Amino acid sequence: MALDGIPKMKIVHGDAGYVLEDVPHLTDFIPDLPTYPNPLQDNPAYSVVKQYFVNHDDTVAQKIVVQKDSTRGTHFRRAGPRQKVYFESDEVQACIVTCGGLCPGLNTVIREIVCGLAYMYGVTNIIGIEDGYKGFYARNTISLSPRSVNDIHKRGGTILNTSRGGHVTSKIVDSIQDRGINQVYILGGDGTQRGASVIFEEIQRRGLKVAVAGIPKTIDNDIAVIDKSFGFDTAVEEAQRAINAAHVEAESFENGIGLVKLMGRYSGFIAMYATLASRDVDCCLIPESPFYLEGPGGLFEFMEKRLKENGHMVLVVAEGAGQELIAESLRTMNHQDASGNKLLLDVGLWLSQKIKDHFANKGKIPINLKYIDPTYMIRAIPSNASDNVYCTLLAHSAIHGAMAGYTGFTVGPVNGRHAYIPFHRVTEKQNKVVITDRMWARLLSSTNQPSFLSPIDMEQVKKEDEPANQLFDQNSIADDYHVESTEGNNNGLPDGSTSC
Ligand SMILES: Nc1ncnc2c1ncn2[C@@H]1O[C@H](COP(=O)(O)OP(=O)(O)OP(=O)(O)O)[C@@H](O)[C@H]1O
Ligand SMILES: O=P(O)(O)OC[C@H]1O[C@](O)(CO)[C@@H](O)[C@@H]1O
Ligand SMILES: [Mg+2]
Repeated sequence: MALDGIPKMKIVHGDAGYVLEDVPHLTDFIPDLPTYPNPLQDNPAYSVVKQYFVNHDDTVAQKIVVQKDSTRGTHFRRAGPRQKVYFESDEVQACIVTCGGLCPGLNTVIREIVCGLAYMYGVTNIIGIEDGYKGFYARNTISLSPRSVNDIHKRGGTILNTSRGGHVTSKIVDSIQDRGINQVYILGGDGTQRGASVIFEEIQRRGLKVAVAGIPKTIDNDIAVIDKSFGFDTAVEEAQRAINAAHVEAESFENGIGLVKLMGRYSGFIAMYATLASRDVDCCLIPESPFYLEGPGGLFEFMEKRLKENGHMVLVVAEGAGQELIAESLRTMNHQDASGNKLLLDVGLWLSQKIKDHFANKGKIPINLKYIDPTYMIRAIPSNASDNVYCTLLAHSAIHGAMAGYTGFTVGPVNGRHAYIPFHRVTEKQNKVVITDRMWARLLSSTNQPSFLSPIDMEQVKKEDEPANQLFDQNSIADDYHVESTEGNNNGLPDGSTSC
C-alpha cells in the first residue's frame, strides 16, 4: 500500500551487501492460504526436466559486472515455476488486457498466456478485456481458449484492442471483483504498469485473492530495469526497410538526402539501434542528445561536408528529438493525449523544411530531399522469430508467478534471467539512451557525426547522466549505477525505505 505515494517495499538484506527487492505475495495480506502441488510435476513435457522448479531463494543480480571488493547489491526474485501453487486449476478465472500503443508481439503474449495456462496448469476460464483499461467497465469480455488464439501470433496489433486513458481504479477493481477474476495479466508500457500498480494496491486494500501480473510492452524500450522490451527487435528490423529505401533514393540523385523519422518519444533506442544495424546512416538524432542546426559544429555544417564528400546522405531522427528547437520556432502549446503523454511536434516535417530552406539559400548546393515516415509501420507488424520466443518466455514467467501466489509484479529479463520486479522499480524512471555510455560512442564513431556538445557541455552531461541498462551491453559503465548512486543503504533506494 502506498505511503505518501511511495509503495511499501519488501526488502530483504543478506550478507555482503546482498539486497533482495522482493515482490508482494498473496499471503502478505491473506494469511493461511492453502497450497497445492504444482500440476507441472505430472506434465510429461516438464517432468523429465532436472530441477524444473525454481528454488525458493533463487534471485537474479541486477549488477553482474563486479570488482573484487564489490558488495553484492540489488537482486530480484527469479521467475519460474514453484513446487507449490496457490490456485487450483479449476479455481482460476484469468483475464488479459492490453493497454497503450501497439507493439509487435502483443498477440503472441496473449496466445502464450492462454496456451500456457491451459497446457501447463489446466486452466480453462480465461477472458479477454477489450479496449484497454476502460474495457473493464465499458465492454463485455471475450472468452479465450487455445483454439481461439491458435494463429493470432501471425498477426500484428492486438486481438483485444487497446486504448490510452480511461483508468478508473475503483471501477476496474469492482469489475474484477464482480466477475470473480483472480488472475489479472496486464500488457502495456510504463503508463500501463503504473495503472497495474494502483489496481494491485486497491486489490490488496480490499483483501482479495487476486494476482496482478504486468508484462512490459513498448517498442520504445523505455522500461527501466529489464534488459529490453519485446517487439523492439522486430521494430528495429522493420526500420531497416525504411532506411534502405532512404539510402536508395539518396544515392540515386545528385546531393540526395534521405530523412527517416522513427518512433521514440523520450528514448532514442529504436533510432540508435536501427542506425547501428544499417551502416547507411550518416547522422542519427535522438531526444537524449541535444543538437543545433546553424553555425560551427551544427547539423547544417556537417551535412554540407558529407554531401561534398559522398554526394548523398541519410539522416535518422527519433520523433522526440529536437522538440525544444521546434517549440522555439513554432511557439506551440503543450498538448497531451488521453493518458497524459506529451503530444509531440512533428520533427520530421520540421527538419525537412529547415534543411530545404537552408540549402535553398543563395550560394548553397541544390539538394534532393526525400522524407520517409514509417512510424506506424514498424509497430503494426507481427513479431519476428526471436521476439516470438521472448514473448513466450514472458508469458510463461508471468503465469508461473501468478500461480505461485506472487502479485504486484512486472516480469522481465534482468541480465538474461527472467525475474519478478516490483512495479515501482519499472515505473519510477524511464530507460533512456545514456549519451556518456559506450553504445552512443559506438554510434558516433560509426556515423562519424558531430556530438553537438562543447567540452563544457560534455562535462555537464557526464555529471547529469544516470546510467541505465543498455540492452545486454554487459561491459557498459551503466551497470555501475547501483553502487555509485546509493547513499548509506547501498541498495539503490532512498535511505529509510528499507523496512519490510
Ligand atoms: N499513473 C497512472 N495511474 C493509473 N493509470 C495510468 C497511469 N498512467 C497511465 N495510466 C493508464 O495506462 C494506460 C496506458 O498508458 P499510456 O497510454 O501512457 O501507454 P503506455 O502503457 O505507457 O504504453 P506506450 O508504450 O504505448 O506509451 C492508459 O489507459 C492510462 O490511462
Ligand atoms: O499515436 P499513438 O498510438 O498515441 O502512439 C505513439 C507513441 O507510441 C509509442 O510507440 C510508444 O509509446 C511512442 O513512440 C509514440 O510516441
Ligand atoms: Mg508510455
